[in-house]
Amino acid sequence: MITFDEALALIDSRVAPLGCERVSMEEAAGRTLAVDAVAALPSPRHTISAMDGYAVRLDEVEPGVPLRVTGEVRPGQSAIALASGAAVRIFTGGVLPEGANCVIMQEYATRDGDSVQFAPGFGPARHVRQKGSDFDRGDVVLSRGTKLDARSLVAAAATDAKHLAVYRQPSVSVLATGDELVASGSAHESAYAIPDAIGPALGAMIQHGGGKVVSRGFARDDLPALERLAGQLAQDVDLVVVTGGASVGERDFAKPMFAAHGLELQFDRVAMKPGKPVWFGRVKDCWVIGLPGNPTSAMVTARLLLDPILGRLQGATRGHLWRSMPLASALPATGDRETFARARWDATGLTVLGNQDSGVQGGLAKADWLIRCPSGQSELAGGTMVSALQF
Ligand SMILES: Nc1nc2c(c(=O)[nH]1)N[C@H]1C(S)=C(S)[C@@H](COP(=O)(O)OP(=O)(O)OC[C@H]3O[C@@H](n4cnc5c(N)ncnc54)[C@H](O)[C@@H]3O)O[C@H]1N2
Ligand code: MOO
Repeated sequence: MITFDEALALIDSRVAPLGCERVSMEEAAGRTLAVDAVAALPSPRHTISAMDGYAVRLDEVEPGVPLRVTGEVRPGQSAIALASGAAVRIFTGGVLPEGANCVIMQEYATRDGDSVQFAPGFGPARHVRQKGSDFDRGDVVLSRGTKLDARSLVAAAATDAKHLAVYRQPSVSVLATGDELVASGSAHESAYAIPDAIGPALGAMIQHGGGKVVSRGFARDDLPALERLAGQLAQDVDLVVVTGGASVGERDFAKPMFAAHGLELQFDRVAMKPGKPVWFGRVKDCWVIGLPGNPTSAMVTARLLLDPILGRLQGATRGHLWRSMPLASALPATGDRETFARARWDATGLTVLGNQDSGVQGGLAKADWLIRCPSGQSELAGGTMVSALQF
């Protein structure tokens, strides 16, 4: 059995990015840049005003002494010049007139026809944004491997790019296995059925991770039927996520169903709690990850191992962002497996959830952080700093 770090290292070394494609700015959200985004324009494009007010030469301004207003400049209008002893009416984003070195906010101005005078106290800020002070033409504004979230899209669009080169989006199929599973909404119709609680959640997680869920369903523990399905899925998509049937029972068919198609296992079982039965393999050009059926185990292994697989397929260069955070409550001692405790964050720190069973479904909604606990760690008191990952 390998460690969690070894499993991550295997994913890093074996999963290569898919090809790339060009997409419009509208299609780019959630995708990962395959080529650096280089600015075609500086930002700001010109030296501009940061306020609505009057552009002046600072050494010509005396509080209470009027200046002549000789022009007006709004954003998008061409530059004008500032004559000596004059002021120019200017709006936020307007190009600073040549000769001006300061904008006085209109709250300090008293306008009377063509003249303006200023009340004391308008300085010392000059309210001017210099051309290129944010980035210059030719600067790399976003580097390859950046995931295009809303903030990065501001930077991407500000480069004046029409299209962006991004990695291809992985196509993913999600298959929940188990005779007991039915779609949520119909379990009450039979005495021993339970709702598939993992499939919809994985669909959401995969979408959030940049994948395209092309099929999602569940199947009974019938090996010949599962083998046929496995062959089809492995042909159709870049990644299959199969849940349940990962353990050692003779009706645990998640691996056997792919074995018939030449499954090459990359790892099988990881020394982690929850999630020990997780496995990862490849069938020809398709990656397959098998998550344990216990809902908490499935979601923890998805966050810790499926997310990095999706990231690697899309050329992500950044791994998990572990943060050092304080405990608000005691953290129980860890056994012989590295443990990822489910916890809730509030202003006082991380509170470890009372029910750490891997079958928990209801409590998952409260667990917004995972605390990384090395194997053999003794109990930690509240206030201790721990390493945690947003869940
Ligand atoms: N003898 C051993 N038994 C088990 C071991 C072991 O090492 N030796 N490992 C345990 C661990 S750890 C886990 S985790 C589970 C994983 O089992 P499977 O992946 O085979 O999962 P199933 O048996 O199919 O299901 C486990 C549990 O979860 C429920 N389930 C499954 N899928 C869903 C779903 N989509 N939505 C909601 N609930 C689901 C299922 O009904 C079972 O209750 O094995 C231990 N056993
Ligand atoms: O290790 Mo299993 O994933 O606890 O329930």
